[in-house]
Amino acid sequence: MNILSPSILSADFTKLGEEIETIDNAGAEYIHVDVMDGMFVPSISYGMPVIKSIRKSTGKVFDVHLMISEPIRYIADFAASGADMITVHVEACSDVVATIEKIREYKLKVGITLNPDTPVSAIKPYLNRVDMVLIMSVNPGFGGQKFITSSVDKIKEVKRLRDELNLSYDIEVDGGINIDNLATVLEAGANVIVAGSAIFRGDAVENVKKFKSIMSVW
Ligand SMILES: O=C(CO)[C@@H](O)[C@H](O)COP(=O)(O)O
Ligand SMILES: [Fe+2]
Repeated sequence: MNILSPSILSADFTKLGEEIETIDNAGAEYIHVDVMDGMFVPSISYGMPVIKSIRKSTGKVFDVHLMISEPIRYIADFAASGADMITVHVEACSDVVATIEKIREYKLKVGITLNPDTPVSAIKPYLNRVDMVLIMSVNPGFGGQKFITSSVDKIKEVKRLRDELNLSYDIEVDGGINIDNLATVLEAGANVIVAGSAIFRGDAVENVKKFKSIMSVW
C-alpha cells in the first residue's frame, strides 16, 4: 500500500495543530515528525513536548524520524509522547540492535535509515529486524533541499534485497520529493512518501490530492 507522510517541518508552526488537521482531513496516512539535535545534524527542530501536544490534533500514525545521536537514550520519552513508529540513523547508533530492541520494547514500529553517502551494505545486517527502510534523498538537517538522484538506485537496491531475503519491510523515501519526481521513486519501489515543502508550500489540500492521485496509479 502506498502511504503519504507529510513532513511537518515545513508547516506553519504558529498554527501547527490546524496544519496537521488539514493534511489529516485531506487524506495523508502518516504524519512525518523530524527530530534534530544539533549534533547528528547541524539544525535543531523540536522534541517531545511538541509531539505530545500535536498528538491531540490527529489519530494518524506519527512517523518519527530521529536525527539525533544515540537515540536509544530517548526511545522511552518518544514512546510516551505518542510516537507510533521510530526511525533511527545507522550512523547515529553505537549499538543498532539494542536500539531496535529498545523501540520494540515499547511495541512501536521500527525504521532504519542511512545518509545519502552511506552504502546500503551498512544497513543490510538489520534488514530482518525492521518494519521500514528509509532512504534519505537529501543530507538530513533541513527541509526544502534538492533531491539527490542517486537515491533512486538505493531504493531499487533495498527492494531487490527485500525480495532476495524474503522480507516485507516498507520502503520510505525522504527529501526533495515533489510532483515531478514522485513517479520515479514509486517506480523504483518506494511506497511511503515523505514530502515537506511540496505539501505545505501553497495549498496543502490540493497538494495532498495531487500526490495521492499519482500514488494511486502505482
Ligand atoms: O528529514 C528531513 C530533512 O532532514 C525531511 O523529512 C524533510 O523535512 C523533508 O522536506 P522536503 O525535502 O520534502 O522539503
Ligand atoms: Fe525526515
